[in-house]
Amino acid sequence: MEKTIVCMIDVGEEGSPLFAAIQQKLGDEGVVFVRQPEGAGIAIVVWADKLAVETVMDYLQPLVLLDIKIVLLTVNKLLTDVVKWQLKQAGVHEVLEWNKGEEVLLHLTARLKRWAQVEALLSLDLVRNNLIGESYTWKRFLRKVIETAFFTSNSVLLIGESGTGKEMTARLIHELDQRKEKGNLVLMDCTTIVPELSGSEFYGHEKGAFTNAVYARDGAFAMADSGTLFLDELGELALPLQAGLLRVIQEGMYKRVGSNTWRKTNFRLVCATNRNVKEEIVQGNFREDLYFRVAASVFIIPPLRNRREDIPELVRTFLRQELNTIVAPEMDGAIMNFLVHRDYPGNIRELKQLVSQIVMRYAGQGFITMGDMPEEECPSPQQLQGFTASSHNGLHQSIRLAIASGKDLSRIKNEIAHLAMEIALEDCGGNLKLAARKLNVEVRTLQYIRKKNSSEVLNDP
Ligand SMILES: Nc1ncnc2c1ncn2[C@@H]1O[C@H](COP(=O)(O)OP(=O)(O)OP(=O)(O)O)[C@@H](O)[C@H]1O
Repeated sequence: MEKTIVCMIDVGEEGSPLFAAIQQKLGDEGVVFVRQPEGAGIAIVVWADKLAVETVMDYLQPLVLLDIKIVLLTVNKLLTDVVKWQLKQAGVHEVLEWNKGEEVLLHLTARLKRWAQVEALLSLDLVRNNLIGESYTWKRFLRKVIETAFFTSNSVLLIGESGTGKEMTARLIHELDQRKEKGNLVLMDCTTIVPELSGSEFYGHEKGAFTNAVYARDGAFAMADSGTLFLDELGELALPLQAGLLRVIQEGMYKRVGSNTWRKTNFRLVCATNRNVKEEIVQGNFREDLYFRVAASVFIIPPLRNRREDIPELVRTFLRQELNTIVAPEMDGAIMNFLVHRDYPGNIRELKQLVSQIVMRYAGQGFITMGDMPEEECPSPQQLQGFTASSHNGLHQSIRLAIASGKDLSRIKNEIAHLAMEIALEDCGGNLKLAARKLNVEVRTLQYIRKKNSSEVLNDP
């Protein structure tokens, strides 16, 4: 079972009896403690009785910036409803009153376990190798999707622009679905459904039900039974079909075209759209009652422009896929910089196509250079200016966050060095010699880092 790792922080006096009591209880439940919140991703913040809420909020801000999950534990008598909502708005995930009895401990340990499970799922090869991205925005989206897919059988509505990965996300939801004897994933694109054939497509038909119905045939509702039905471009579904779909979802029963026999079906519905469905409801193009059925969980899939920091890894992944190699060839920095800053109206699909065009020109050896770029892919003078201005923004931002969270210069230097080593190792497919050569360091330095990283979480008291 996943180990629950947390960082406990006391915002009151050091070593308060409350802090010690909570730590003792959680320790008994098998929770492991580390010193730095980034190492755990979860901080349990113990709020001493006398501290003002503003002081606590100031204290929490760096943790929020670092995307740390925060549980605030308190016996504070000032904890009014208003304060609880303020804390939630400020980014606190959980506010618990320790003096409310045993229930609180049970609730807290269950919550911690759930988070640990979601983190473990997030690091599965199934997720990491298919839905590439390590950015805050992307992982935040994935965590929500994973939690719904794994722990519920809710219907899901994925809203996002073209090429952002809606179909891939639907596939992941199906893979993570925990139903026993799970059925198939059935994909239907609502833009390609011909009205005259739609009945058969969804419900199936009996032999002789209409001209050309030479054989009886199952439709999507039957094929998705005990599995998942993915309806792509849901916004395009005609109103009569919306009514039919609603009935099947509500009753779990349908009839094949040309049959009087009711058949049962039970599937998880995942829908995707790039339209504003709520607006479509107002316009009378989409049924509100259907919306509430298909949208038990709604997730907005981020466009690529909101997670540009994922572009280098996406590029390397597509290069490896296209070239069928373990390690992607190095790329001229100017090209990668251009790829990171270019516009992608077609999102990841467009990036993938561009990489494919680069690979077509690549002669198969050495760096990817300017010669491999398609001629029409040339940045305008304005774009060039933008590149220079923003090329260090990501690093600036990270360092700002590190300073905000109280790290000193030597710690920041260390972390940047560690990160560079981790990235080099990752880029070289874990090959120590290659990574060491790239960074001009000894192999044993990388070996040390690797060992330290794997034992840090367990040993840090
Ligand atoms: N996170 C990701 N990691 C790797 N590849 C991805 C990711 N997201 C999408 N892709 C790739 O981008 C392409 C488009 O993905 P997908 O078909 O899932 O997008 P979509 O949002 O369903 O598109 P559309 O709106 O056009 O139906 C696919 O080739 C897919 O492999």
